[in-house]
Order: sequence, then structure tokens, then C-alpha cells
Amino acid sequence: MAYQSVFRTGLFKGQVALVTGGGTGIGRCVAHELASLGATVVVAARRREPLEQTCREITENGGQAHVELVNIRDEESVDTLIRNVVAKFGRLHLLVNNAGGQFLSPAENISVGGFRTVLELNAVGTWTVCRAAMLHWMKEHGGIIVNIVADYFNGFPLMAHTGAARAAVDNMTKTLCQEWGKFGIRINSVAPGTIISSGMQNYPPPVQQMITGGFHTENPSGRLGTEAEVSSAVVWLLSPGAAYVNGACLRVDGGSSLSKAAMIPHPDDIPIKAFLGYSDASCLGERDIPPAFGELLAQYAAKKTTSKL
Ligand SMILES: CCCCCCCCC/C=C/C(=O)SCCNC(=O)CCNC(=O)[C@H](O)C(C)(C)COP(=O)(O)OP(=O)(O)OC[C@H]1O[C@@H](n2cnc3c(N)ncnc32)[C@H](O)[C@@H]1OP(=O)(O)O
Ligand SMILES: NC(=O)C1=CN([C@@H]2O[C@H](COP(=O)(O)OP(=O)(O)OC[C@H]3O[C@@H](n4cnc5c(N)ncnc54)[C@H](OP(=O)(O)O)[C@@H]3O)[C@@H](O)[C@H]2O)C=CC1
Repeated sequence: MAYQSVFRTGLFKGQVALVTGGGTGIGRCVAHELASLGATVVVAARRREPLEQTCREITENGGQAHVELVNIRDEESVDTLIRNVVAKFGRLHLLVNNAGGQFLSPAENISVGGFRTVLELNAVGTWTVCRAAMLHWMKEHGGIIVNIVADYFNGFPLMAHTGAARAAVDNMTKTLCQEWGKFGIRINSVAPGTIISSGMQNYPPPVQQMITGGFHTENPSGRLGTEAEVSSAVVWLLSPGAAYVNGACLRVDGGSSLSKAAMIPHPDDIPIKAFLGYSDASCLGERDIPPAFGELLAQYAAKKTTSKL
């Protein structure tokens, strides 16, 4: 028998897929991929114009797409969205919770309101959509969900609010996998690194310059990621080929989550003074430490520190 890829033509034929934030960036790319593989795609967000544009593109390519407006921070709006999809199409097989975002800020400058906003958008918003999809369709018929999170592992410098929110979504995903498996619901998350997408417009020019200037090479792959690279992971998780993948978080980050400390440059003064022993004589590299490392220790001992402890 001839070999067939899991991504064969018409893989999602007859299935209905909902992509939140599907008018722009990663969501738009996911919508294109799913439509090209036969799904009827519903793209949903707050602004009509980008959604309609994505819809037009998909239709011109021979796919099927529809627009729904939603604010995922509003429970009633989400409820209406899911009810509309089920009423119009009679089913909802695939859900991609992609809508979300945040702003870049040192943690000490994030107001309580700002932190709450980002948690509500990403964590509560994603939960609200999952819950409504489960109640109005998937509890009875099953379904597959992918939640987009971010490279929050080991903390998220300059994005403390989104780090907390995405960790919450990842953990919620693991819980729902265990609670909702009995309904035939499979749920995973995808954690993109820094991706070249419309999302970059949300950051002021100096930040964009920082990213394109040097930051973009500071990961094991030496570059940023693409929307298509995130989308192909999402599509795979939605596909039958991933039928035994449940509760996972798939990192699509070129390895950046393994080396994120480089994001925050260190000042000349060391912020946290090294402990070199209670006696001045101890640990200064005179005995069993190679000389170059001993010099480093001596530098640490001599360095000024901003620590007040
Ligand atoms: C080295 C480089 C590494 C760079 C490393 C780069 C890694 C990139 C990884 C991730 C990339 C992406 O996700 S790209 C995708 C980005 N896309 C998005 O973010 C789209 C969605 N974003 C949004 O809608 C907004 O950003 C968001 C703030 C979340 C919601 O907007 P709202 O209009 O609802 O909120 P507002 O009413 O304006 O504000 C609510 C509160 O938040 C505060 N707030 C809002 N913007 C603020 C800001 N810029 N700075 C401080 N505080 C802010 C306000 O003061 C309010 O606080 P109070 O007055 O106190 O209540
Ligand atoms: N690009 C990157 O480097 C990374 C992106 N991500 C995440 O991937 C997802 C897609 O980002 P990306 O495509 O890059 O950026 P975009 O800013 O283009 O995408 C965000 C999408 O979410 C929608 N959205 C925002 N708030 C709401 C809301 N309250 N209700 C409904 N829809 C909403 C927006 O549409 P509208 O404004 O019309 O509502 C928009 O389509 C986001 O969750 C983002 O945080 C994660 C890691 C890295």
C-alpha cells in the first residue's frame, strides 16, 4: 500500500474548527492550514475587519471560513460564540485557543490592574472558551483542543503577568486532560518562542529594534520562529496522528526556553553578592580551583554589590 502522511489532503474534511484570534498572525496561519486540509474554519476575535480579510483569503484559496465576533474576556460573548457555531454548523470538533497577549514591562512597573488584565485575558479567557465549548458540544460529542501559551518556563523576564497566566493555562490543560478524557476530549498546549508575527506590532519601536538587533540570535537555533512553524505543531496536535498525545505542552521555540537568561543584561555591579565563606581566607581559589576560576572568585569578592542585605 502506498505511504500516506498524517497530513494527507482532506484530513479535516467535514470537521468544524474554531480559531480564536484567527484574523491575525499565528491564528490566521492556523486557520489557513486547517482550511487547506478541509476543515470548515470559524475565525473569532473582537475586530471584524482582520477576520473578514482572513476569511476572504481562505475562500479565494478554495477553503471554507466564517467570521464570528467575540471578546474572550466576556463570558456572555463567549457563550454566544459557541452557541452560534453549534447552531450554524451543527458541530464543533476542533478548538484552538490562540487569542491573547500582553505588554512588555519590568515587573515593578506592572500595576495590579495591568496584571489582572493579562491574567483575565489569557488564563480566564482561555478557560471561559474551553468551558463553553465543553458544555455546549464537546461533553456530549468529544473534541480536540489546543491552547497557545508562551515560553513561560523558568519564569518570563519582562512579562511576569503573562508568565503567570500561561503557566496557569498549561496547568489547566493538564487538569482538563485528566478530567475530560472521559468525554472524548483531547487537550494539549503549544508554547511558541519569539515568533515573527503581527503580534510584534504591539511592541514599541525600541523593543522591536532590540529583538531584530541582537536578541533574535540568542537562542540555540540562532533565529526567531515563524507562524508556519507554530501552526504545523498545532495542526499535528489536532490530527489523528497525535491521538495518544494528551495533556502535553509542545515547545516550538528553537530551544530558547533552555537559554532565556540572556534576555536580561547584567549590570556591572552584581545584584546578589556571592557567599565565599565566613572566613576571608576560605574559597579564594588558592588550592584546588583552576587559576582562571580562582580569579573569577576574587573578582566576585571584590565587586561592588547593589544588595542591601
Ligand atoms: C529584550 C526583549 C525581549 C522581547 C521578548 C519578546 C517575546 C515575545 C513573546 C510574546 C509575544 C506575543 O505574545 S505577541 C502577541 C501580542 N498581542 C497582543 O498582546 C494582543 C492583545 N493585547 C492587548 O489587548 C493589550 O496589550 C492588553 C493590555 C493585554 C489588553 O488591552 P486593554 O485595552 O484591555 O487594556 P488597557 O485598558 O489598555 O489596560 C489595562 C491595564 O493594563 C495596563 N497597561 C496596558 N498596557 C500597558 C503597558 N504597555 N505598560 C504598562 N501598563 C500597561 C494599563 O495601565 C491598565 O492598568 P490599570 O490602569 O492599572 O488598570
Ligand atoms: N508572536 C509571538 O512571538 C508569540 C505569540 N504568542 C501568543 O500567540 C497568540 C497569537 O499571537 P500573535 O499572532 O503573535 O499576535 P496577535 O496580536 O496578532 O494575535 C492576538 C490575537 O488575539 C485576539 N484577541 C486579543 N484579545 C482578545 C479578546 N479579548 N477577545 C478575542 N480575541 C482577542 C486579537 O484580535 P482582536 O484584537 O481583533 O480581538 C488577535 O487576533 C497570542 O496568544 C500570543 O500572546 C505566544 C508566544 C510568542
